[in-house]
Amino acid sequence: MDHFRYVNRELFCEEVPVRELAEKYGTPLYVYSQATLLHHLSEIQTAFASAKPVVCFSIKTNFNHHISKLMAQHGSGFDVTSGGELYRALAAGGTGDKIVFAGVGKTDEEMKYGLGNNVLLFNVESEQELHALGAVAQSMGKVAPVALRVNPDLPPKTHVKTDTSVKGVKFGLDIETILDVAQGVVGHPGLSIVGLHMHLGSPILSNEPYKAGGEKGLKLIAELRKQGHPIKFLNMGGGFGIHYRKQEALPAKAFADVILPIVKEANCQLVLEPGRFIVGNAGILLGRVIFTKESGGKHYIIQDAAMNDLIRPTLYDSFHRIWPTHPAADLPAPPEDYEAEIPQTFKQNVVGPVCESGDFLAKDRNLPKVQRGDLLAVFSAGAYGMAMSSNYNSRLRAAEVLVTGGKHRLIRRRETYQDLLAPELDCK
Ligand SMILES: Cc1ncc(COP(=O)(O)O)c(C=O)c1O
Ligand SMILES: N[C@@H](CCCC[NH3+])C(=O)O
Repeated sequence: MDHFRYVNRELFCEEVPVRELAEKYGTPLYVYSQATLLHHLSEIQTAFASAKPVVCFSIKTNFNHHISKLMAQHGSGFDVTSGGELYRALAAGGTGDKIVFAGVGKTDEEMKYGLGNNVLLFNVESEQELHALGAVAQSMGKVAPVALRVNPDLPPKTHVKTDTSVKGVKFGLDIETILDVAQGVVGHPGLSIVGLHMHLGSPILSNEPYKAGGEKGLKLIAELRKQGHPIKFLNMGGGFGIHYRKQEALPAKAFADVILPIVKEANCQLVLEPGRFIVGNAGILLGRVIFTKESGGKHYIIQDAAMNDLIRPTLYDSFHRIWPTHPAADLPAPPEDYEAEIPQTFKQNVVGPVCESGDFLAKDRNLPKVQRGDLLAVFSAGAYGMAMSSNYNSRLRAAEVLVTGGKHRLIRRRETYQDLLAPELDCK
C-alpha cells in the first residue's frame, strides 16, 4: 500500500497536496509518507511474526535520522555497513542487541566500534576479516559474535550491478570454501561462530531464490554444527522487491512462506535486513520543469531533479514512474503501462541540469506536454534515492519532508552554498 494518490487530478501524499510542499520547501524535494513507511515495516513484522524475527532495517537505503528514529520506535533494529551507519543507528535509538554489522571491508576501528556497542552479529565476508575480527576482539577482552556470510552461488536474479549471490562477486565466502574457513577457527578465543548470513541481491521479485538459498544454508548449518560451532542465527538478508514499473512485487507473506519453514528446520533465530521494501514506495522525488527543448529529433524535459539527486536510472537503467502532479483533465493518473499508447503523450527524455549525457531520470518515456514551472513526481524514490545523492556539479542536496496525515515537517533542510565550502574552510 502506498499513500500517494491522485484526487481530482492533483497528487496527494496522505492528506497533503504535494504542490503545497513544493511551494513551501522548494524543489528538488523528497517527500515521504509516514503511513506507508510504517505499513511496510509492519507488513514484514506480521508476515514473519511466528518466528519472532529480529528485523534490522537496512539503513543504507535511507539514512535520514528522523526515519531511523521512526524505525527504532516501531521495533526495528538496524543493518549497518560502516562506522557512519552504526553511528546513525545508535543516534536514532538503536541498540547493539538489534544491530548487525555487514560489509566486506570493515576496518579495525569499525570492528572496535561494533564490539564496544555489543552488536548482535558481525556478518563476516572473508577469512582475513574473520581473523582480524578475532584479534581485535581478543585485544578488547571480548568474543565477537559472527555470522558467516555465504555466497550461495545462485542463478542471476536481478541487475548485474546489484546481484550479490552469483559466482564471482566480491560478497561473502564461496560456498565451496566456507566450511574450511570455519574449521580454521574452531576454538578461537576471540570468535564465536553463531550464525549464517546471506543477502541474495536487490531487488528480487520472486521468492524462489530465498528457498534455494535457504536450502543450501540448511546443509551448511548442519555441517557448521558438526564442527562444533553453536549456530543460533539464520540471517536471510534483505532484497525484497517493490513496485517500480507496475504492481510487480510480492507481498512480504510470499517471502515468509518460503523462509519460515527453513528457519524452523534450522532451529534458528531469524534475522532479516529489509530496506527497499520498507522505504522504497514511501518516498517520491519532486522536480520542477525548468525548460523543454528539442534536440536531434528528441524531446527533452529539463527539470531541477538530476542524477545527483537520484542516480538509479543512470547507474542501473532503473525505471521510475514519472507523471505530472497536476495532469490535465483528459489525462489519467500515472498509467499502468507506459509502453502502451497513452492519449496526449509522446516520447520524451526527462533529464536534469548536470553536465553528463548520462544525467537522465527517464528515456523515451510516454509523457504529456509540460511547461516551465510544472511539477513532476518521480515515484518509488524512497530507497537509494537521497541516500546515494551527491554534490556533483556543486549542486545542493535536496530537502526531505515527512508527511503524516494532514501534517508535514522538514526532516532535512536544503543545503546552502555555505554547506558546500564548509569542510574546506575548516582547513586553514
Ligand atoms: C548485506 C545487505 N543487507 C541488506 C540490504 C538491503 O537490501 P534491500 O534494500 O533490497 O532490502 C543490502 C543491500 O542490498 C545488503 O547489501
Ligand atoms: N543501491 C541499489 C541496490 C544495491 C543495494 C545495496 N547492496 C539500488 O539503488 O537499487
